[in-house]
Amino acid sequence: MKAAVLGASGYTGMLLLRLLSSHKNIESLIAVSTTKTGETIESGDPGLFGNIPGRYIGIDELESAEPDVIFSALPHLASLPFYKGFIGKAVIIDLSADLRYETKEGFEKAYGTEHAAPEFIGKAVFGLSEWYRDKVKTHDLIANPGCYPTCTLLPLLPLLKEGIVEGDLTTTALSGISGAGKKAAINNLFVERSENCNAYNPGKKHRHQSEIQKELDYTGVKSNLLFTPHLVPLRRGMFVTTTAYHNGLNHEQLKNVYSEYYGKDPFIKINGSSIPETSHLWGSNRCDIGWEICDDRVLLFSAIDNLMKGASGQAIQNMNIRFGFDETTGLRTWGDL
Ligand SMILES: NC(=O)C1=CN([C@@H]2O[C@H](COP(=O)(O)OP(=O)(O)OC[C@H]3O[C@@H](n4cnc5c(N)ncnc54)[C@H](OP(=O)(O)O)[C@@H]3O)[C@@H](O)[C@H]2O)C=CC1
Ligand SMILES: CC(=O)N[C@@H](CCC(=O)OP(=O)(O)O)C(=O)O
Repeated sequence: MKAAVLGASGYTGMLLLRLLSSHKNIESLIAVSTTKTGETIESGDPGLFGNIPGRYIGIDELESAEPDVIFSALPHLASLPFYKGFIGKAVIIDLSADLRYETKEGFEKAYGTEHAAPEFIGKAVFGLSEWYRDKVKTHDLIANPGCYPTCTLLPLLPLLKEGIVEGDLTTTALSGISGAGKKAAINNLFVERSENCNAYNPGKKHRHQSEIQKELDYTGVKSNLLFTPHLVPLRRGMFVTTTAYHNGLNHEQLKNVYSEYYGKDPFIKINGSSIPETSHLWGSNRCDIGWEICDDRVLLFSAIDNLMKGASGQAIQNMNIRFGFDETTGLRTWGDL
C-alpha cells in the first residue's frame, strides 16, 4: 500500500514517517512538504538515517503519486482545500481538528473562525479508536481526536456509559511541549519552559473543552466538564487527573467495568490503584488508566504519549483498523526507557 504524509517535516508528520517506514503493509511512502519540497527526507529528519530514501514532494505532485491513504499532519484548516481531489480515491486520516465536530457551529464556536469546507462536516468518524472501531472500518474520512480529548475521554467514557458517574467533572491535564508543535514560538523556548509550569486557556477558553464535552454528551448522561490544561517541562507525555462524583462504587467494580470495556484492547493498560506514569509508556501507543476512590468521589488518572496515542500512533491504529490489518501493526505496546 502507498501512504502519503502531509506536513511531513512537523513533529507528528516526522513521527508518522518513522512509524510507517517499518509498517509491514506500507510498500511506498510519500512525504509532502510545503517548506522542504525537493529536499531529501533525511535532511528534514536526520534521525531517519536513510530509512526513507527520496525527497519531499509538493502538494501539486500528490495526485499523480496515487496514494491509498493520506495522513494530514497540517495545522487546522490547512488541508481542507486538498480533500476534494482525493474523495473516493484515498482514505484520509486528518490529525487536525477540521472534521472532529459533527456540526459547523460546534467547530466555529470552539475555533472562533469560519469552517473552510462545511460540506465535509458530519462525513468523518471521530477516530477515538477504542470507541468508534466499527465506524472507522467503514469511513474514508477519519478525524483523529486531539491529545487532551484522547487522554481524558478514555477513562471517563465507560463510567458515564454505565451511569456510575455523572454531573460535575473536573479535569486537570498536563502536557509536554511537543503538543504545541514544531513552530517557533517564544513561549516554547527552553529558557521559558524548563523549570516552569503553568495553566493556560482554562475552562471554555481551551478548544478541547467542547471536543471532550460533545463526546461525553453522546453517552446520554448529563455531565458538566471543567477542563484546565497545563504545560509541563517534558518533551513528550501527557497526564490527566479527572475528579468525578460517583453513585456508590468500590475498587473491584471499577476494575470490572474497565476490564469489560477495555480488557481486549491492546493499547489500554488498566493500572488500578497503581498510578500511571508518562515515562512508563513513552514511545508506545498506550493509554494507562488508574484510579483512587475518595468517599463519594473518584479520581481517574490517565497517561499517554501525546505524539503517539495522542496523534501519530492513534492515526496508524486507525489506518490498521480501516484496512483490516492487525491493530498493533507498526506500533508498540511497550514504552522506552
Ligand atoms: N503535537 C501534538 O501533540 C498533536 C498535534 N495534533 C495536530 O496535528 C497537526 C500537526 O501538528 P504538529 O505536527 O504538532 O505541528 P507542527 O507545527 O510540528 O507541524 C505542522 C507542519 O505543517 C506544515 N505546514 C503547512 N502549512 C503550514 C502553515 N501554514 N503553518 C504551519 N505549518 C504548516 C509544516 O510542514 P511542511 O513544511 O513539511 O509542510 C509544519 O511543519 C495539527 O493540526 C495539530 O493540531 C494533534 C494531536 C497532538
Ligand atoms: C501543549 C499544547 O499547546 N497543546 C495543544 C494541543 C495539541 C493537540 O492535541 O491538539 P490539536 O490536535 O487539537 O491541536 C494546545 O493546547 O492547543
